[in-house]
Amino acid sequence: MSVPDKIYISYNNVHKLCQKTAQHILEKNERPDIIIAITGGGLIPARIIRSFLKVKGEKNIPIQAIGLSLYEDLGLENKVETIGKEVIRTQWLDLGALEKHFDSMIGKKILIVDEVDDTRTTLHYAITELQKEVEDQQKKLNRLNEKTEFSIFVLHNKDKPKKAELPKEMIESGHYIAAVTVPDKWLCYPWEAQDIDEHTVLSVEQGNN
Ligand SMILES: O=P(O)(O)OC[C@H]1O[C@H](OP(=O)(O)OP(=O)(O)O)[C@H](O)[C@@H]1O
Repeated sequence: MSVPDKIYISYNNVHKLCQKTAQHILEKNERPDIIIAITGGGLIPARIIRSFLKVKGEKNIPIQAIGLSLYEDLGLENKVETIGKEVIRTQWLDLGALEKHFDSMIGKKILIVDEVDDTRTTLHYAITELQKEVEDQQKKLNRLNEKTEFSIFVLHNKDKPKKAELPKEMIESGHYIAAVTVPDKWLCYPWEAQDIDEHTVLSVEQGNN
C-alpha cells in the first residue's frame, strides 16, 4: 500500500500514543519527576501523558514549558548554519517555579516532550542546553556525583537523515521514545485542523484513530 502524502492524526490517536508510552515508562519504573514540554507541539502530548503517568498517592508531575523555534521558521535573515544556532529560545525554564517542587533538577528523572522529531535539530538543542543547565546547578551546589536522567518522548519520529544527533547512550538505553516512526511525509496534527470533523474522518480512514 502506498504511503499518503499527508498523514492525518486524530486527537484519539494522540491520546492513545501517550497512553501506550506512559505504560511503557511505568513498566520500566522510570516515572519522571519533571516533564518539560517543547512549545507549542509538545504541550498537548505533555498534558495527556501526565495523566497516564499519575500514580495513586503521588503528586502530579510538574510540567515546564520551553519555547524553541527554528531560525528558518521565524523567517530571520542571516541564518547561521551551525547546529544549535539554528534554534532560538523563545521561552525557557522557570527555575524559581521548579524550586517549589524540588531543590533543583539534579538527580531527577526529566522527560522532554515534543510532537515530532523531524530533522532532530530542536531535540538536539533542547537536550544539550538542558544538560548544561543541570551541570551549572551541579557546579554551583558542588553536587557533581549525582546522575540526572533525561528521556525524550515524541509522538512521531520521521524516518529520514537527521541534521543533528542525540546522545548515544540515550538512544542505546531506551531513553529516546518515539511512539511511532513514520515516513518523511507531512504530518497533520488535530490542533492545526481547520475542520476537525473532516480531519478526524481522514485520520480514521488512514487507521490513525
Ligand atoms: O526536528 P526539527 O526539524 O527540529 O523539527 C521539530 C520541531 O518543529 C516543530 O516546531 P515548530 O517550530 O514548527 O513550532 P510549533 O511546535 O510551535 O508548531 C515541532 O514542534 C518540533 O519542535
